[in-house]
Amino acid sequence: MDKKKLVLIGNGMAGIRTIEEIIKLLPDQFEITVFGKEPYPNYNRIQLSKVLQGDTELKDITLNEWQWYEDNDILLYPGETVTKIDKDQQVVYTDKGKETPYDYLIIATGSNPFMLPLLGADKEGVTAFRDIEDCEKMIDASKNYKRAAVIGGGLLGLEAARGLLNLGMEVDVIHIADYLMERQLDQPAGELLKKELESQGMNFLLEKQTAEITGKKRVTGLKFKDGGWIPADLVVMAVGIKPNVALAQESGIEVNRGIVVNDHMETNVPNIYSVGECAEHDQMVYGLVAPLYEQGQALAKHICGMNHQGYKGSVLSTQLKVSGVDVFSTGLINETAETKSIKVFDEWQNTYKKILVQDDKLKGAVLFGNTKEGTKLLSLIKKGANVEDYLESQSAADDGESIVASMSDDEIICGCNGVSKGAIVSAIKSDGLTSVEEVKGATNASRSCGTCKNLVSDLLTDTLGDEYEADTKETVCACTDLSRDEVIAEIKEKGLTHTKEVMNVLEWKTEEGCSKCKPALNYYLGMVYPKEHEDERESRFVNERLHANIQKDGTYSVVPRMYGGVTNAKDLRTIADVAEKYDVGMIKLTGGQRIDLLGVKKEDLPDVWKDLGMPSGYAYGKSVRTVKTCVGAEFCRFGTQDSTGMGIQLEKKFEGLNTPHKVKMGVSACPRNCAEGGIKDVGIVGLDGVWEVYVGGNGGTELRKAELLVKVKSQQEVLEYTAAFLQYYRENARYLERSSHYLERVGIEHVKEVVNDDQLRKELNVRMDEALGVYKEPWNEVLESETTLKDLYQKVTAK
Ligand SMILES: Cc1cc2nc3c(=O)[nH]c(=O)nc-3n(C[C@H](O)[C@H](O)[C@H](O)COP(=O)(O)OP(=O)(O)OC[C@H]3O[C@@H](n4cnc5c(N)ncnc54)[C@H](O)[C@@H]3O)c2cc1C
Ligand SMILES: NC(=O)c1ccc[n+]([C@@H]2O[C@H](COP(=O)([O-])OP(=O)(O)OC[C@H]3O[C@@H](n4cnc5c(N)ncnc54)[C@H](O)[C@@H]3O)[C@@H](O)[C@H]2O)c1
Ligand code: SF4
Ligand code: FES
Repeated sequence: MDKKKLVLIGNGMAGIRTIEEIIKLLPDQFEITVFGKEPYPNYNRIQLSKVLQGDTELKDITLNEWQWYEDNDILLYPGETVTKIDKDQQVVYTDKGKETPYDYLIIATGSNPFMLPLLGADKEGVTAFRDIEDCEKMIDASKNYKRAAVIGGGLLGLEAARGLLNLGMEVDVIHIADYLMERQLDQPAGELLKKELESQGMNFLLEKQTAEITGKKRVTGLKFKDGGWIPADLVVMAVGIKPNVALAQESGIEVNRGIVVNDHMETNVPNIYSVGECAEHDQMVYGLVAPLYEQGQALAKHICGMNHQGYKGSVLSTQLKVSGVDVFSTGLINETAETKSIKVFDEWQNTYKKILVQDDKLKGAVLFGNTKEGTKLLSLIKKGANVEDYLESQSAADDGESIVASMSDDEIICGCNGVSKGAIVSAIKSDGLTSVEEVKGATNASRSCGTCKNLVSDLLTDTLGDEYEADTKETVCACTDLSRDEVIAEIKEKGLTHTKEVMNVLEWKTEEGCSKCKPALNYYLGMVYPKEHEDERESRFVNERLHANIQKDGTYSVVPRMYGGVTNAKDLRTIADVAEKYDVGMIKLTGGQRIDLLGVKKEDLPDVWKDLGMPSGYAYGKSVRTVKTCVGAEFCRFGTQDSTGMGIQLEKKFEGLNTPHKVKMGVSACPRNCAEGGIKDVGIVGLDGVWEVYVGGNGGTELRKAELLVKVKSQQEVLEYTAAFLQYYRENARYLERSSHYLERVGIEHVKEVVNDDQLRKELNVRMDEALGVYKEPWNEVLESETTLKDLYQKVTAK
């Protein structure tokens, strides 16, 4: 029997998944030809975000290798575009002059990114984020340019912004709505997300509409409708997508927003089908793979002549792929007159959960901070479960039962690929699978966005028990399989002294490292070899590179050192003169009792420092910041000790000390604790004849009360114990681990044991003195270097 000719236009995720399903159902029944505009085999578009973020490489995102096409007798024409469909003759034509007849034609041309028709949108440096070329363009730009602007605060824009930060760029995200991801989240979740991403270094301009892209040949910035302007060397447009329907429309196929199809993915023209982002089913056009794969499955069954009810539409769920951010939504996201909601906002843990219920049925959910329940909720909503089913599954989880254990066999573990718990468990048992990779190969679970990997891992544990050893080691970042401790041990053993050397010798997976490992390695090297290691400015975060804090509008803030929060008339006069001379936007007193000059232009920074003539207050660094003091015994009637003098001594001693994360201190002269030592990394409280030293407090998003380390008698001992604690923290915490998190992990008793041991305390003090011995005042250092002034601040000499 002659094989039927099956032609696929579009070598992308939806089209090729359909072919895979067809081959599974009826191998060798079709003569398959695939045309793909892009010159690659089918690749995982979803993982482009991970490539940009440095978590994976382009070579690792191929879904179907060239060999797969050969093995399945598929004729692939990569880099070839179909330009015309003759629906009467059943022939397609390409831009390379090829004519190919078909019995069945599948159009899976996907989408085009929506490019805002702005003046200047054709300039060099303006790009979308859709394919490998766009990804490469951004990576190249990051090597030569510093400032990126991403237009669009949706899933794509935020994933792009995270990637550009990882590539060392400063990133502004310009968003039209009043909160992020407004199409996928409700306002509280959108606002929590903004806070979290800001803490990762992203800068947001909300409710902003871009009017023009400025520059001559290459982009120099963005002008807004409200008259504002920001500088940018790279502009990424991520404002949504448009189904790619031109070919179908020109060939006389019915098109609305997408190519109109019925439940069997048939267009209005016989033998022509459409799947993927270009197809419109029941007035819906989808932009996520899970529904597209469901469409592919339905179409495959139809083409193979299997009995099937067809495609009936999908319940969507989304998850942002940015490390350190857990956010999930599915179904309805905003309340209506008919819905009731279950809401939990845990300010302590910074988690938020909202579940929407209508007529007792679960209709939607938004999760922030902890998304473990996401898959379960999606599954229940898809099933049309009622709220009691959900509450029951919750109490099972509260009883310690793992989420996967409480799921029924038909519940979906991998939303992207529609793989159920039952299918995975049966594959684990029948094929003897023992790793997430093997489950992926056998079932497709975790093959797309990868967010279900943890659930697959939990299922392996649940099914295999002790036979399955999950890889729980926390690596420095995705560039290496080594943990922090292993890297430090290697640095010591092999005498490594430069980040590049560490990456080379320890076989880093990326040539340049990423924004996670570069500053971490620079810190570890400085901690291990304080004298020998030369600080690598290029490995530091932008604020530390520039010795000032970047603000929302691209200006900087300057905080001069003011030991113990004490100043004098002369310094205040100087500060006032500088503020006037450089037109400082705002003068603000900080929570740490310092004066903050906000709104300084980058190019003015060196002149501002020179005119101030004061040391840097280090308000931007992963280092000892401020020591807040109360007025103490000299003036306060409750005061028992000289808290101000103690604070000044502490600040002078530890000034500029590099630490895993910022370190704040407070010294009070009685238990009323006006300097708030209870929420500082180091808090000192003076009592009659005694000083109490508290450690590990935090007053930020994760409020934590400091714990008592020791009671001592003299100021000298306060300095000695504080030094021992800080040095131990420096040597043992992970980079970017606050002292509060560190203590949470190791426990106060362990740290007490160490610093109360006379010998160990002495040794820690010796190493601390070594580290303090290399301190150089950074503002002066910059002023003395013509090259730094020129490279970083575009200044030839300070006035
Ligand atoms: C950076 C990024 C991250 C994403 N992350 C996620 C995620 O986490 N989860 C999720 O569910 N979705 C995600 N998506 C969306 C997901 O990638 C898409 O929904 C999916 O790729 C669409 O598949 P498709 O086959 O319809 O289109 P595509 O994958 O775009 O494939 C269409 C192909 O057809 C080709 N083509 C077009 N016209 C012609 C023609 N005339 N002749 C020949 N070839 C043609 C195109 O060049 C393209 O290669 C992400 C998208 C991007 C860009
Ligand atoms: N993790 C994921 O699931 C993931 C990741 C990336 C992309 N995607 C998919 O890729 C597609 C494209 O993503 P997207 O984020 O571009 O689409 P989107 O529609 O989800 O978001 C676009 C955002 O841009 C904003 N916007 C629109 N016009 C604007 C303007 N003029 N200025 C500033 N902001 C503007 C919108 O308010 C919206 O929030 C979507 O289908 C998305 O689902 C998914
Ligand atoms: S902490 Fe005590 S001593 Fe210090 S200012 Fe407050 S009340 Fe006075
Ligand atoms: S949920 Fe995306 S790969 Fe499984």
